[in-house]
Amino acid sequence: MPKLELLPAVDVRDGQAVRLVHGESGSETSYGSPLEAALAWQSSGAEWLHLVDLDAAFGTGDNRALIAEVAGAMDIKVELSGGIRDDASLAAALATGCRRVNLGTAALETPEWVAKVIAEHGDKIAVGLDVRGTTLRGRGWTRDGGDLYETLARLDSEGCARYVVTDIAKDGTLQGPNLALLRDVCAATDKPVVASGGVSSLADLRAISLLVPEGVEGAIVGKALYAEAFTLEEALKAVAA
Ligand SMILES: O=C(O)c1ccccc1NCC(=O)[C@H](O)[C@H](O)COP(=O)(O)O
Repeated sequence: MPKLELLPAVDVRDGQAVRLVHGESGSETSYGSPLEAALAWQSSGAEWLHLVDLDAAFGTGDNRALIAEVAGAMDIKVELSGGIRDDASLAAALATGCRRVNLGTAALETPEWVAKVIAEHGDKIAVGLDVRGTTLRGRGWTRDGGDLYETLARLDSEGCARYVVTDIAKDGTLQGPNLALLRDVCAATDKPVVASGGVSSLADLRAISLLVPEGVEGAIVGKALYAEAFTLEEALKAVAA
């Protein structure tokens, strides 16, 4: 059985690595330099970095130069998220050398454009399915954007390669992942799913690992690492077993 991939998160707001609660603007706790955080995860053995430009996601500016600097400094694979909604922002994201980008709002608001870039870029494009209940949220998770399963069926039919699934109610809360949601999404698609939001313990990671046969490929871990609930080395060991 393939092992669960772990993606430590670096979310950037106003030049700082931060954690939010429920993805809400204004709920930030700051953790200093994004580059230092990313290099720390890399030297701890990460194979992936989940890098988010929160200002671009919220429409409060962007951290494009810093994001490019961080992505450029990585020897590991980078998944880039936040505010990638048109040709210019997609080109800037891909120019960082990231392995893939994560589209959110665009999949809800400009589906034709998303279908076009999926056709052009294949598995360099993932779509973030960020939900409250089964309602998708866009614009930095601030606006409703349709039904999860209708959108998933549409994206599947367009050849979307992968989904990053976040239960917003869990994100940044250390309350554990929404395993039922992950199972339901895996049952609705043959494409790999990356779990995001709420991981609080090594037991949570082991529970997500049990969903690998159902289609979960990876797990994004943010707050738990910054809060030192466990180390990345411990997490990598836990999912390798
Ligand atoms: O990814 C986005 O585009 C985004 C937009 C608006 C608010 C938050 C956003 N992402 C947050 C993350 O991807 C978190 O890093 C991730 O869900 C980790 O959550 P946790 O382990 O609960 O800290």
